[in-house]
Amino acid sequence: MREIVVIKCGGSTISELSNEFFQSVVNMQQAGKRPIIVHGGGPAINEMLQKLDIKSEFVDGLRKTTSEVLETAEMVLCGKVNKQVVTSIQRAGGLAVGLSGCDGKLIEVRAVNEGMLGFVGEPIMINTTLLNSLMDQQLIPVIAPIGINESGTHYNVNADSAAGAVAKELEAEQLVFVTDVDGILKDGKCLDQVTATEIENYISDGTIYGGMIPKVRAALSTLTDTLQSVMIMNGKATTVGKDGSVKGTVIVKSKVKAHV
Ligand SMILES: Nc1ncnc2c1ncn2[C@@H]1O[C@H](COP(=O)(O)OP(=O)(O)O)[C@@H](O)[C@H]1O
Ligand SMILES: CC(=O)N[C@@H](CCC(=O)OP(=O)(O)O)C(=O)O
Repeated sequence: MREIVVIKCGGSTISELSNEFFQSVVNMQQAGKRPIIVHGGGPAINEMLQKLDIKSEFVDGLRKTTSEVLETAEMVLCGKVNKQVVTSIQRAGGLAVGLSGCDGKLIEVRAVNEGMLGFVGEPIMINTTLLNSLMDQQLIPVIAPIGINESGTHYNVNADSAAGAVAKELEAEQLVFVTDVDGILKDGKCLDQVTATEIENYISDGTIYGGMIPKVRAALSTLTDTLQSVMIMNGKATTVGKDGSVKGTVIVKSKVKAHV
């Protein structure tokens, strides 16, 4: 079984990702791995909501989603951002297929808390058969985080939690969050490695806040025997190397002892 690498590209950095970055994803595939991209698009959604004069707010990194906000988010994520990412991969010589979580019921969701957040969903099932069949054909899936429930209603899904669910259900060997900071910062310094306990403390004391919360929560819920660490890295400076040698913060269940 070839190694599956799930790469989450944050909306914070998507427009600044270099050709080199997309080239490294294509190289990774040519080297025998199976890359999948899950993308966000928070800033692009904000921009469009502003143009349309629609208000929205966030609760712990999740956007309250009315039907108007959902319609805008779906249009931006699936229509604009998804196709930008597909195009970038194809310019780098790969073949990409753009999908939302509604296509082929790729991401089945349930409402997180309809009363408080509206149409915000959390993934409960991933159509791994569909993803595997695309990857079997040397295609790189590019997933927009809009989900569907069992009765066919669409939901806005945080892209970090969508990426975490895809990585977990596919038993991926790597999950990488590409964002606009070097990793988890504490007192201005990037931490090399953090554990589950440290993360809970950093959320409580406010070191980790806002958009970093869904990322670390998704990372923690994804850690398994197959996927033993999750990486958060900056999309501006680095590329995802074939050998996985990139700088950032590594999230682990508990401290890994250094080899002597
Ligand atoms: N401890 C932390 N270290 C780094 N970034 C943090 C931390 N806590 C909160 N953040 C915020 O999280 C942001 C990244 O999340 P987000 O804006 O949702 O990006 P993305 O679009 O890549 O998912 C950073 O730009 C920063 O403002
Ligand atoms: C429910 C929820 O918050 N959905 C997100 C989906 C996009 C996203 O997650 O984008 P980033 O990766 O850029 O943050 C939103 O509406 O902004």
